[in-house]
Amino acid sequence: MKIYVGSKNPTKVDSVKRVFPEAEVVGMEVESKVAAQPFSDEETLEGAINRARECASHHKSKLGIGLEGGVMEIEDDLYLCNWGALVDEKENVYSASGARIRLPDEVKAGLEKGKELGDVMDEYADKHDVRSNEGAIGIFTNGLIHREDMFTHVVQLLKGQWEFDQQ
Ligand SMILES: O=P(O)(O)OP(=O)(O)OP(=O)(O)OC[C@H]1O[C@@H](n2cnc3c(O)ncnc32)[C@H](O)[C@@H]1O
Ligand SMILES: [Mg+2]
Repeated sequence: MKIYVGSKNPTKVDSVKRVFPEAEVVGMEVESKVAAQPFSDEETLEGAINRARECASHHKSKLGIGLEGGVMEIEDDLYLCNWGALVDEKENVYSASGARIRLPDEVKAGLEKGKELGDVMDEYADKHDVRSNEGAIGIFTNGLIHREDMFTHVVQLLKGQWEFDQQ
């Protein structure tokens, strides 16, 4: 089985490999067709679905998976939010979201200036390419939950829903 994932970010591609160990998993650059930094659940989910649709329509793809990171507001607080979508060869769309944590005010201020979370996190943690490694969730959980673990849970939710419908 061949699965295309709409990203080359290793945290995303490797999470799909973990959940579908028997599949041939290929990461490809696709357009999310939303802002580089989504600012709501709706926009983040839309980005995930757009990525999954493009992957599913790719030649010889059985499943397309899109994973999108963003932030969303609850009252005055900003939360990390992540969404995933799986599109199969019949064009069925499955979706699921990931764990969310509140972001500190300093990070919120950086995002409100129009910066991307990945760049804000590199500055905040004084590290390079946090987005492709532990992620914001890894930094703020003291390394307990890495970005790949969080996406693994999302992909398990997608796979389980899709398998349920295959019975
Ligand atoms: O190559 P792609 O697949 O686009 O991977 P990405 O790291 O840019 O990830 P997203 O587009 O899904 O995320 C949207 C923005 O939020 C950032 N982001 C989301 N979650 C993050 C996290 O846990 N840690 C660091 N940056 C994160 C990311 O770097 C982008 O600026
Ligand atoms: Mg991106």
